[in-house]
Amino acid sequence: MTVIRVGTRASALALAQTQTIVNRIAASAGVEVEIVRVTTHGDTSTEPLSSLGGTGVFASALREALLNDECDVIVHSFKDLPTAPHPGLRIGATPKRADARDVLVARAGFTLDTLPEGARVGTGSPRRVAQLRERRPDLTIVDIRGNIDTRVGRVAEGDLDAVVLAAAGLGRLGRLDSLAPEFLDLSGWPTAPAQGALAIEVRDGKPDRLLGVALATMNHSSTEATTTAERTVLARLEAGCAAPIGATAVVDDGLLFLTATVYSPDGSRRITSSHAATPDSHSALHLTQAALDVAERVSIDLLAGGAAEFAPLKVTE
Ligand SMILES: NCc1[nH]cc(CCC(=O)O)c1CC(=O)O
Repeated sequence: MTVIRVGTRASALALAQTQTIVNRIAASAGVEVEIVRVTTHGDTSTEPLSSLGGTGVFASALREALLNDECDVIVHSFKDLPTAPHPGLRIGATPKRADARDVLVARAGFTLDTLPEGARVGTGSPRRVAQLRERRPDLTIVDIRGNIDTRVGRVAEGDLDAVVLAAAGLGRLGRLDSLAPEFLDLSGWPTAPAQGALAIEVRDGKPDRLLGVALATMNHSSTEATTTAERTVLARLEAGCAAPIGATAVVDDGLLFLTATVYSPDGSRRITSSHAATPDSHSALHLTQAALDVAERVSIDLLAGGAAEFAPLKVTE
């Protein structure tokens, strides 16, 4: 029996998403799966996200465990993963993405449009702050941290009127049905690059044969292409995961379509660019090439339109 050790953060969300991956690996013939819990600074700190050193606060402890051979694969929320490749590691698989949308969880069935004037809305994400300010300049935005239960709890307790969260996170915790939130359409409310997707990271080099088979089976080529397109814009703009950027790529009927928006922090300015490419075929290689092409064209537009002048794009890692 080959034992595959899966490293994960210990939060409820991380454990839920790791479990879906564990189940898929365990379905492969001849392998046994073990879960290795790793505690990260991002989990234990209550400081604002921006003061923790930008991107990678969640990823680095996991990566250390992988490099130290304490586990064989690690599972990341893809949107929390810095775009710079990590020496000695590579992304071994990108499974099929869940819902990429944000949702508004509000008290008393309010929606973004019907929230009372001056209502208190919680988020810790600069992108969501900019989007909220653009759409509803009258709202009082409250900087919040903490896991999904904590954030939703602040609405239930009456401390906040609403919070904005990723649909995928609530979905993985089985909370979408009971909360019945408002889904914010991607066309008007683009979300973080790779939101809703997971990335399976492995050590560089040839994996164990059975691990290789499991990774290949799990990979979803459209998700690989769309997340590559979205994250390439982030990399090209030298932006971190906390930058006010929304990006949405889809593969539809053989066409790869990417749109990205950069916001000023106060929501008063924005620039959007969209491009599409037709991959020569459905092969993963052509899809990836198309993803890089559209990302390049979108990035050039955004920079030419002055995105770097009105948005804080250089976030150090
Ligand atoms: N920023 C934290 C984070 N990282 C990943 C998710 C869950 C959604 C996903 O996997 O994309 C969340 C919660 C949220 O943004 O509400």
